[in-house]
Amino acid sequence: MSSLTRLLQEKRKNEASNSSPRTSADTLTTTPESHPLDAQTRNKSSSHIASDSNSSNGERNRATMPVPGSVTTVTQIYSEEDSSSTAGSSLDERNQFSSSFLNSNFAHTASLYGTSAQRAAGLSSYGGSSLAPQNRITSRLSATSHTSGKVIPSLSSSIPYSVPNSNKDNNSSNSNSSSLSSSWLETYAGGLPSNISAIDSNVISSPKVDSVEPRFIISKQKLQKASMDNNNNTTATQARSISRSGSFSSQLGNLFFSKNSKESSNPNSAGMTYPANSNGPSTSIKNSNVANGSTAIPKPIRARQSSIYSVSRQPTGSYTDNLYGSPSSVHDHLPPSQSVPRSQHSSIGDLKRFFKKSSSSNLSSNNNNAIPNGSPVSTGMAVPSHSHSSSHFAAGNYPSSNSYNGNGDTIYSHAHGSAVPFSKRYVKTGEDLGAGAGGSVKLVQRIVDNQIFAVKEFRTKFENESKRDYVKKITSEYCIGTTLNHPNIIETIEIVYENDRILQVMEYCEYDLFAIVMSNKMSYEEICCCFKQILTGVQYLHSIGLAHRDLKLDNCVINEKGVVKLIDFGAAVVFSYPFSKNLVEASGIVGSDPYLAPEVCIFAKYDPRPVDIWSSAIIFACMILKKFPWKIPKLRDNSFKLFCSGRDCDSLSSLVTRTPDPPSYDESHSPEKKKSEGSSNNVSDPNNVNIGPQRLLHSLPEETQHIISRMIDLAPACRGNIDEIMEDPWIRSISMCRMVEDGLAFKVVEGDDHHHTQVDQSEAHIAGLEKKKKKDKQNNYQVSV
Ligand SMILES: Nc1ncnc2c1ncn2[C@@H]1O[C@H](COP(=O)(O)OP(=O)(O)OP(=O)(O)O)[C@@H](O)[C@H]1O
Repeated sequence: MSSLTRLLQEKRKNEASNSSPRTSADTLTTTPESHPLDAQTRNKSSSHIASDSNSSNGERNRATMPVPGSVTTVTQIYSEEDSSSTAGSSLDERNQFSSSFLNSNFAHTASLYGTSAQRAAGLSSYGGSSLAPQNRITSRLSATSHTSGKVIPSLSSSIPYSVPNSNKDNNSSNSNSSSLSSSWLETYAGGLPSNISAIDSNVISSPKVDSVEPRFIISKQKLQKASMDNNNNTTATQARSISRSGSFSSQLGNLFFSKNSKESSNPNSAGMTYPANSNGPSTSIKNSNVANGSTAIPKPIRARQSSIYSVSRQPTGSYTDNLYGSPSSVHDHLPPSQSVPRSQHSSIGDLKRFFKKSSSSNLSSNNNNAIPNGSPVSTGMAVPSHSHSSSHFAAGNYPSSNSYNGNGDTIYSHAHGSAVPFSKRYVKTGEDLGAGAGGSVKLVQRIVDNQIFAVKEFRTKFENESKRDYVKKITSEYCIGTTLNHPNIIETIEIVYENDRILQVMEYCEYDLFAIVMSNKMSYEEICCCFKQILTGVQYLHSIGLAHRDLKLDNCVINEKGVVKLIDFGAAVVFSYPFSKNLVEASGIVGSDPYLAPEVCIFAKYDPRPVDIWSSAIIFACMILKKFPWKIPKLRDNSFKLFCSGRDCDSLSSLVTRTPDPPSYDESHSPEKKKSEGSSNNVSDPNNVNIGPQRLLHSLPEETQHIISRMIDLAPACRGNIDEIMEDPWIRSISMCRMVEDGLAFKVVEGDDHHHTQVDQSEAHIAGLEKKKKKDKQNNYQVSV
């Protein structure tokens, strides 16, 4: 029996015998006399809790790992730590995170991040009034916590999900979930909201392998040879074996590592010193720009962690120095002590299926015309064939793609002249744009036409990280990056492997949305425009079966024409494969704390789409409020606890596993009622704006409240899906800047009620903000001394 099931059974037992006292730790509400919200919002979760026989016995990615063998599900409900939070903070009390809260958070971080802890130790007063870009503890979580063989539930074993193109009549019968879903359907037939249908099955991610046996290692030359000899019968067997054993990851892995090992004795291939832009321990500073008493958004402590992202922004080594002739020094590897947890997300197996393996002709050297639309041709993969996405992918915006070319450096490209080495085609220019756990991003200029691009250099492999894991992480990110094609998604121009570095050349956007928000100059209409553009990008992603999972201000960039683009697909996952109605649940606590959806912290597996929806709503709230509503969606966070309070549920898990109410005739949403409900000053009144969803909603413009409340529904099954959100009257009414086709090119049609804020380039990117902050800090120090 899963913890969740046990929890809910206990809850029912408690409800049956009123005499049994409730433990304080089990209680969400801050006042014992809390009134139920209303009769309609009853908790039906218990009626839909499945036996967890369908839940995987897999590992659990979990933030709170220090206790070996601990049950990692819904622990926050019972945790001492959670219950120790004091009630009473409000959104305006953002600076008042208790020291125990900060300590507990630090402990959490320290236990997770290894070396990140040192950085975390430097964080002070996370909670609110400071702009602290370097507070980005950038470890991406997907650390796998072993759970002593205890069954860990997936959210779908408790609630039903919808999947893209799913239809309620079409349920497979291949899993326990199906039977759960059917009974659920029978119960609520006809009364289902549009975003709910039965889940067909859980697809468990591919098994993990710690290392690659030498016999599976295929050199790059071998791969090329196999490609060229593809039509030759004598090498057919070899080619087949390559495509069989050579998943995308292993092919690329072999490419990287055969080259790596070959060049290890070559002094020219040594990595170079990375510019010292690391984010040292920091204290928060006050952002003087923030008006009206509102405070700046502190940079979040990063929650995600995976092999590629498992440490914070550690300088690794710079391709730029290497490529542009700076003196060399090698420090490709992190300290041996650096632990590299394994990740379960973005498995290459998943990606392979997603990109739908194409015919072996993709391995042919003459494949420029074979694969349309910028698919990673050298990988033997084709673009996904989701019906929704066909228009995007069929658009054929990419002129051509190069496979491994003569010099073997360009892995993927639709840039002209990519046969010439990267270092001869681009020159570094300007300041660094940013550095994260996944790598560092620099500005380069293409020599041939002086066009500016952003280049992400992926981090090098950690010493104790398996090649397979490393390659898996890298490939998943750029696989996705090279496949996406939408105005609100950053465009990948090419992927290059050179001097032991993997470089992703992207279109450059002049500003980080974070920086624009922090300028405090955005108009409301401009915020709405950015929000709608983000949603448009999310809609595209979801339509093709991908979820981003790390949506946040920092992962949105904006160009000078006001077009917002989503970046950083290092945490993205496939949730649906072409022509499949199965939902592939995601796993792991992946994302950044303040933007995390609550279910991510509770369940081993979850539908990643509502997670994106939640994060998008938090982005909107941040843009409006210039601060985070809470630090982390756990009950130990007082602000979040208050947000969860005042509902007719006594545990967070019950709230998160709620399913939508069937439509009710007498359900009243009349504005009058809402108004009278909202005006309560009674702390035990669930309509009090200091607790419950109103706590956040009341500080947002009225017209936004309905859809934002749908987006931050604690229960993912009740959360609005992206299509519903786009249909919201307020969202529809937003005048959004957008790209439209203009002959062969695109032009931007600006929204008619706003202009997009521009800031000085020195503060346009997070790296610039960090630099400025450091400088300010030094100045302050000098003044005080
Ligand atoms: N195409 C781009 N145009 C402009 N700036 C960019 C671009 N891509 C990335 N950046 C800048 O570089 C920063 C880091 O990029 P990215 O998030 O992809 O790296 P990361 O290593 O995955 O970081 P993190 O660990 O924060 O996820 C961004 O926050 C942004 O400031």
